[in-house]
Amino acid sequence: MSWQARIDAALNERRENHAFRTREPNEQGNGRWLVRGEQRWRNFSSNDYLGLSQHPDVTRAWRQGAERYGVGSGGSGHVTGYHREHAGLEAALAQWLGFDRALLFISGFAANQAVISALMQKEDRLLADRLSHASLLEAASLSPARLRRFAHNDAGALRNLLAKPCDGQTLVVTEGVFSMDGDSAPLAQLAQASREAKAWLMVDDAHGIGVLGEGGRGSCFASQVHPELLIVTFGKAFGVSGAAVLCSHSLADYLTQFARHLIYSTSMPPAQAAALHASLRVIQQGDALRSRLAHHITRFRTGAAALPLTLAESATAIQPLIVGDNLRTQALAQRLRERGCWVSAIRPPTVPAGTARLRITLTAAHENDDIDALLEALYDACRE
Ligand SMILES: Cc1ncc(COP(=O)(O)O)c(C=O)c1O
Repeated sequence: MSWQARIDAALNERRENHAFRTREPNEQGNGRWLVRGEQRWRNFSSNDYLGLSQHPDVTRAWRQGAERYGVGSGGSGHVTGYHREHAGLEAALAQWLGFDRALLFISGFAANQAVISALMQKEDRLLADRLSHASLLEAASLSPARLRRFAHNDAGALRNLLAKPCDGQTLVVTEGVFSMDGDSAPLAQLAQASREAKAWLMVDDAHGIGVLGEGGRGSCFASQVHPELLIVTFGKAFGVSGAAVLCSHSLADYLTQFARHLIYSTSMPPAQAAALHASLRVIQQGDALRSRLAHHITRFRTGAAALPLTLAESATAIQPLIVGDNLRTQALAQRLRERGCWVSAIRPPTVPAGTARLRITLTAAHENDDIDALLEALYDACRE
């Protein structure tokens, strides 16, 4: 098959499955409102859970950082791109989360790829929750190690896999809060099973950091679990972008030698690190924002209980409504837009076949009115 025929076949398959993706530019897409041209919608698709992307302390820190240091880092951290703003943020994150060290990456995707590819060897195995994020599963399948996926949030299934012999080392991988389901991993049980089998545990807490646990320290802190590797990302509750890997001194030294996404990539701008440090301070003092979010979650779940859709078992800002069929999910999302609410239709392959859903995200930037308007729009859209 020629290149063109191969590409055309893949595109046609997506179209036939009603899973063809497109992107539309916005004027504003992170906050309470999604603005596009003359139109605006109440935004229930943003991961900016605490509304920090527009917090004055954070935007000011970025602006002042850009004025002081310029807008780019100038290179990889291994050359001249490691600034005292990066070092200061790494130290603050490590202290806050109780790890020896933190290493900054330009994205969560890069951090997950880097860690897995630097650590895993041919004789090793990776045991990952079946619903782990694409960045984890892709890194795992690209690595020379054997990948086995265990049933979602099932510590018993993990134990069964751990009981099987392995010549090398085992890395257990899970998310703290699952990005498409909003449910939390049974971290204490997964950590115990891993410890007993002398496996290491890696937790990607992209959706838990900043929102869960005392002071927003995330899922692991809330479960009193200290994994060997904790990945936190900054595109969600931090309201910015980037990521950090939290680990021991020796593992940080190892990743500094072997994590290719760190070595061969331009580091984040120092101004961004300054903005992230400001965001961290807001998160540390952010109990009022977290309670506001918790209040919205309760209001939404109470109101949505009688909808003719399956409300996922989630206590977090991610509140999916499982629809099943791709076309129906898209039609519902469209009807919600016609009623002023922007909700994403998530379809396979992002989620398992037959579980297309409306992925609703609630944030501290919402008002009570927004939640009520969403509920009204959902009841209307389901009746149509
Ligand atoms: C669980 C999880 N891990 C990693 C990522 C990737 O992080 P980033 O957006 O910083 O690349 C995401 C989503 O963006 C995610 O949901």
